[in-house]
Amino acid sequence: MILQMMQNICMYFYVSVDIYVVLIFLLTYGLWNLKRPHSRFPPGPIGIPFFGSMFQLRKDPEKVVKKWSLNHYGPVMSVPLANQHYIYLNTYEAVQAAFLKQGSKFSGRPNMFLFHQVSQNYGLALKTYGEDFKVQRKFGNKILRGLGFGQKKMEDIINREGDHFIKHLEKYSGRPVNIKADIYNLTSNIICGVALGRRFEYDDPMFREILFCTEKSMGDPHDAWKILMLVICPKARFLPFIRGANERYKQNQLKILGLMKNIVKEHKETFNPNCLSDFIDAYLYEQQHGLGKGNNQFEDRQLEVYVRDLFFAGTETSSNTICWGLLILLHYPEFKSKIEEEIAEAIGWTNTPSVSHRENMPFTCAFLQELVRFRTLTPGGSPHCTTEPAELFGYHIPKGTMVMANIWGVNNDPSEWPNPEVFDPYRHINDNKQFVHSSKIIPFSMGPRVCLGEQLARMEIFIIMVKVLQHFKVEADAELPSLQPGVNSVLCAPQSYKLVLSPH
Ligand code: HEM
Repeated sequence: MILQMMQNICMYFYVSVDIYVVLIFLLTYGLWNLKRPHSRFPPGPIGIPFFGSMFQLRKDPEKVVKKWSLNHYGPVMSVPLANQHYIYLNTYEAVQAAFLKQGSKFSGRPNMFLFHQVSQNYGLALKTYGEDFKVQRKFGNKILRGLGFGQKKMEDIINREGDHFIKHLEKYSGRPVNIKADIYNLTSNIICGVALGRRFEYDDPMFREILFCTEKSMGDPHDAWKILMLVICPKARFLPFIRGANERYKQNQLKILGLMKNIVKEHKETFNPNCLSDFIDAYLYEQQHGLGKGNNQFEDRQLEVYVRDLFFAGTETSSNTICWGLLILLHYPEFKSKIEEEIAEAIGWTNTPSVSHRENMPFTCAFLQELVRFRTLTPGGSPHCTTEPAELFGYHIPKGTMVMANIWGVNNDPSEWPNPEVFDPYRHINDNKQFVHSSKIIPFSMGPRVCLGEQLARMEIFIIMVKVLQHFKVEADAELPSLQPGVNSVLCAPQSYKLVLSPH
């Protein structure tokens, strides 16, 4: 009996010792991860072991970080998240000093398991910064920033799609409708026109499948926080309740890539070097006759992921901006009337809009600039990482550190934009009633990784907003919908709302 008791006590003691050792190890490891990586590392909150400041940032992280930056830590600060320190750049000057003036040091992309498991280092948006990236980016700039198949061609694609869209909307005439899905179809078809050289009927099963997978990968509300966990802490994929979200993300991505592969294959079969009508054609030409000749940088897999990137990056961003634009018009009918006056004078009610009309539409330009300031679509931009050690604002940032541009924080900086929470296009109009372009609003980020589709996005937002106003009186239903953003993991999208479109 006594022997038995002694044995139990020993067992208990040994088990307890094991547990204590494990606990002490975990605590030391957790505290070790919170240790700042360098004595001159930017300041920031300390956080708690294993989680850092994750709990404080679970809602509107960019707003919280901007507040910390204004109240305590200054424009360049650090935030511990899971087991790493992130740098946040909170003012225009800080983003400019890093992304623009030291572009080659601050334009890396972290190797994030979630994305890399499908696309490896192909495509553009997630590609490691280096010579290969620069070659691909240069080609993309040539095509999408106007020099490839020309600004006119892009305008034609947007106008053609815009006409389909307007025709589609006519059927809703006079009754309250939520047109979010229709706008999504529109912007997807614009990217399809530019990248794939084709448009899809809105009910085409292939199109519906691409859209379904894109939408699910970008922001399935059920998986949103799990996806965020996977981005911040890839090892979370081994947790049983997270594994499913990773698998769903992967399957959706593989489906999109499969479709892109088929479309590239079709292009190759009918390729004519004398008639390049879309991004894939231009790429195939480069593969055979240009930069890709004699090297494998322009291989098919690279093209498939590149086109996927365009589709992914260019659909929801533009569609949500247009959704915000129409919602804001409901709230400010006086601004809508001013834009309508400019349409009447500069374009007319039946002529086709062109970006060249912007010159004579200062208020419309001011409205659109205020739109992308007031509702910043990608509040935290895309994660960057340092490719080598860097000095910034007197701080030392080691190689491989995660760096985020707080784009929301820049666009809502009270020292630049007094009362930033107020929507006021007149901020961008000078005493001579001219539009003043501001480089200090950075919805598309800046530097070597600035949004590749910026020109295209600006063109489509302008042309589509004008087209809708040319054809319809845009009015609110009985109740004015909320201007507060809805819930989404990466993008700041409006809550779903209804409006009434009736012909003029
Ligand atoms: C209102 C619409 C849009 C907004 C607000 C937006 C914003 C952004 C932002 C903030 C980034 C991250 C830049 C960085 O890493 O610092 C980005 C990257 C990118 N965007 Fe856009 N974007 C829009 C539309 C588009 C469109 C229409 C396309 C397609 C043609 C596109 C293609 C891309 C690509 C390919 C990248 C990755 C660039 C790289 O890593 O080098 N975007 N965008």
